[in-house]
Order: sequence, then C-alpha cells, then structure tokens
Amino acid sequence: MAAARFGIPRLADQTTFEEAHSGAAAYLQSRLAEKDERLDTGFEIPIIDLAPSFSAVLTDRQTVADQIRKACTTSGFFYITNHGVSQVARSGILEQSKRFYDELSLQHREELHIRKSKLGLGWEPSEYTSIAGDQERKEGFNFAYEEALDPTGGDGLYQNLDGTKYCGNLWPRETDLPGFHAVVKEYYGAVLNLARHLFQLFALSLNLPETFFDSMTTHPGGIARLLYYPPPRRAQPQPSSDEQIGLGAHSDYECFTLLLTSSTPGLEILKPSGKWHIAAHEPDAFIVNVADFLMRWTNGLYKSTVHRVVNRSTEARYSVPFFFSVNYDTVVETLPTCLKEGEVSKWKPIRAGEYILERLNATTKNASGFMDNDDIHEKHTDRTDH
Ligand SMILES: O=C(O)CCC(=O)C(=O)O
Ligand SMILES: [Fe+2]
Repeated sequence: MAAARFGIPRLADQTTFEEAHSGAAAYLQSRLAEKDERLDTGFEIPIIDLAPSFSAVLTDRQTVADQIRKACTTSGFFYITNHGVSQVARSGILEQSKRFYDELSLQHREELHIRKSKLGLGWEPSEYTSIAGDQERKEGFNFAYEEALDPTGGDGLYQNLDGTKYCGNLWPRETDLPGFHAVVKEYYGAVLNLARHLFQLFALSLNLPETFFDSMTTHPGGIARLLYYPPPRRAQPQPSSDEQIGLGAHSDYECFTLLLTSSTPGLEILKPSGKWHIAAHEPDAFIVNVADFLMRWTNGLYKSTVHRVVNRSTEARYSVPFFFSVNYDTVVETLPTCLKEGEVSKWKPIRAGEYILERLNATTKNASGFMDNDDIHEKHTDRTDH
C-alpha cells in the first residue's frame, strides 16, 4: 500500500518499509496530537555529569546509568558534561562547519551535491529535503561512518545503509578547504568513542550486561551532519517565527543522538502538553536524545521525543548532530527484558540500515530518494548567498 503511494520499488523487507513510511508518520502524528498539560510537571532536560561513568567502580557507573534511565523515561533528552570530548575538538568542528559555508565556493559545494549520493551524503541545500513538506531553512553537509574515521579501525564489516560496501562520503578536496578533513576526523573519532561508552551506560540503565550492545557497534552506522541555520532573510533581520522552520518536527531514527551546537539556541522539544520547550545552550555540554531504535528496543519505555529547530535569533546557528546507530545489518526488536509477562511488542522488528534509508528517503521529493532529484535541484542552483 505505502509502496504504491510513494511510487518507488519495494525493498526486500516490506515490514521495514511500511514501518519507515506509514509507521513513522503515524507515530509523529500521534505524538503531535498528545496534549496532556499534567505530564509537563516532571518534564526536564537534566544535566548529567558523566565523570563517574569513567570510574573503574561499577556502582559509580551505575549511578550515572540510573540518571540516564530517569531522563530517558521522562523527557527523552538530557545534557552531558565531563564527557571526554575536548574543547579543541568541539570548537574545531564548529569552526570547520562555519568555514564550509563561508569559504567553500558554491561551485565546490555543488561538486559534493547530495543528488550524487544514494545514501543522502554530501552537501544538502536547504530545499532539497523536508521532513513534513515545510520549507526548511537548514542547510547541511552529511557524512557517514568510515573505518578510517573509527579509532578502533573497525572490524572490516561495515556496510552502507543499503547493504553496499563502497565509501559513500563526499569530502571537499584538501586544496579547496585545507585542514577541514583532519578536524572532522578528530571530532568524529571522539564522538564515536563517546557513543560506544554511552551505549554501555544505556545497557546498564536497562539492567542489561554492560557490554550487551558492544557486538552490535563494531561497524556501526554513525551519520554526522554539519547543519547551518541562517538568520532571517531580510535587510533588517528580525527573529524568526514558528513559520520559519529550520528543521521540521521529527523524532530521530537511530539509537541516540549526540548533539553539539553553537551558542545560538534553536532546538525545541515537544512537551506532553503539546507546547515547545526551547532548549538552553549549555556551554561544554552535549545534548543527548533517545531515538527510535532505543524506543523500539524498550517497547516505548525510553521516549523518542519529537523536536524541531527554529532559529529565533538574528545570528546564524550551527549544529553538529551525530546519529549513532547499531551495525546496519542488525535487526532491532523489543528486548525480552522490556516485555512484562503477557505484554506484546508495540513495533515490529526492522532492519536497521534499511529502515534509516527509508526514513531518509521519505524526506526527499515524492520519497524518491536523493539521487538526481532534478526538479528540486533547479530551485537552488542560482544560490550565491554564502
Ligand atoms: O540542529 C539541532 O539542534 C537539531 C538537529 C536535529 O534535530 C536533527 O538533525 O535531527
Ligand atoms: Fe533530530
């Protein structure tokens, strides 16, 4: 049914396809429709100090895991401090992101255009994708896991979202943006290490063995984006309003997201009342949010909370989300420990890579995928405003 509606070929796993298209849309609508003011009372985005999680003493690590569990079962969002990713790495990536948009010519960005990628990688002009059909103001540069970016070197088994094996990343040439790649690599390695560490804390938080997810993250999916949200497009800038969406309302697709942002706020998190909570910028912290795989694994115990971005300031905003997935060949299905006696799974098993690719494809015109989407491309070839 959905395949016919979207007019694209069916994937091998139809369940995954249906869940990604119809299931995700239904989930989003149901979350947007929820309006229970009373539940806002306990809504908070706690700041969790990760320092004790690096202790050799299990009870110290468990203390942090317990705080994570509380956040995941309430707002689904939390900040982390003392996470081990250096200030140099964090400011470095934000600086390179700014350079990407300020210094890389339109012609050089065009060479990295996302329409050259089946996997949604490369430079993504603002109109190229949209979560819900809104005109979104974000612009992005997307790159994925490569063994060369993994401090462990990987296990040689990485496969792309669609099961292929080639390296899909489209990098600027060194001569076009000197130094960019080295900083990106350093940052990526640091957040990958952190994500694997956090996954052990997530395991502890679910009363699972600490290493439960380790074998699923030996060649993990990990798409990162350098996002740019321009200030309002006017001679006299004025703050953006709700109508000037940077990134439409959505839940993230993978296990969890590690988000670094510049100091300009913009992330808005949906509260149970249906009101939006504007996330404050916490210097030195990452924002972490539960995404759909963890929600599905835990049968909804961990909340994959809807969020969006509106840049309400008059300054540009930069952010770097890192979407941490399991190995793309993993099947995600409810953990037995998250099903009480007699309870059934709310969601069907899905294959990680296929599911993410379908969710990504659903953001393109007619859900037809990223490649050679020329109709949309026409709209922005004349952009010269960086
Ligand atoms: O830019 C942000 O603050 C959030 C980005 C986000 O939610 C996403 O890319 O999924
Ligand atoms: Fe998101």
